[in-house]
Amino acid sequence: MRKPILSEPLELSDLSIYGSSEDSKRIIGPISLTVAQGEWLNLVGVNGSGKTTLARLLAGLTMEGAAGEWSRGFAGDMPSPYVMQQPEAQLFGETPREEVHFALEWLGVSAQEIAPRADRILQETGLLSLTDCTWDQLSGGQRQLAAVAAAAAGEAPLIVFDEATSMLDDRSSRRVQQLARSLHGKGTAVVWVTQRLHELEPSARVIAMLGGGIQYDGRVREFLYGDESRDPAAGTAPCERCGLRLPYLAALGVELKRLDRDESPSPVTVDEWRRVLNLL
Ligand SMILES: Nc1ncnc2c1ncn2[C@@H]1O[C@H](COP(=O)(O)OP(=O)(O)OP(=O)(O)O)[C@@H](O)[C@H]1O
Repeated sequence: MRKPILSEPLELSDLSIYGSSEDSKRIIGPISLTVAQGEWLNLVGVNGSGKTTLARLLAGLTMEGAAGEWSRGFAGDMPSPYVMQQPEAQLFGETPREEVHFALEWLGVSAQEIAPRADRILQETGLLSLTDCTWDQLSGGQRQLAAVAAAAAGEAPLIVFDEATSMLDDRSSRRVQQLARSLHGKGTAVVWVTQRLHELEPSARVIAMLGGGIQYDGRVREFLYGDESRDPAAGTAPCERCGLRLPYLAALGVELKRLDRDESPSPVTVDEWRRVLNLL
């Protein structure tokens, strides 16, 4: 692999991943895509569509069975932090403090820097008062926040969240998403894997996987509502073609269009929804 050049995108070119079984079945691919420095990428798809395989590839964790070309660009040669569905699967320490300390030690941060850096990240994640609690004293959401804190501690240029909220209640889910947004606001590229379309970052790009390939790569509005310059009766929206159900709000947007209650582009952002709801 080439030496990373900081502003270069992460690039996959005709990349496929083959399984290790005797028939060497192709799991995903061939896939070509680029992720820019600081980008937020929503990655969606039904069960078994290949999201996790692609997400692990983007994180630099899966290269076994890979054929094709890739360059990690701004993300560098080190694997990127990867937050999984179940925090228990990725926690090494006994407490949030230990977890973040381990992450920083592993990255080679000097001993005198570790404690202040760990305290800062634990403060940001809201875990400072729980920092010495053992996992059995914490909720699933708090354990997931500890996993996010450890992932964020190294200030990596890219973090992958693989269905990181799917086991959490709404409050914890929102907290994890807020933390991801805050990291993104500081320049970290985020790959946000989800099957919950209400979690899509509305102004970001979305890639939808189906059968191991990219079925859609574009903006959220077109993904949910289809190409609005065409006759709405022309066909289903890309998200439905990928086997995913429209989230409640988008279904409401479709209904408002059908009733001619809204002339402007179908709403996806908070401000657009405010405008539409004020019109009703
Ligand atoms: N190492 C492997 N060898 C063979 N098949 C695999 C391997 N890893 C994954 N698969 C298969 O490849 C397909 C894609 O799996 P992947 O986990 O990437 O999908 P996913 O969209 O993340 O699904 P889920 O949402 O259920 O986690 C699945 O059918 C899976 O069973």
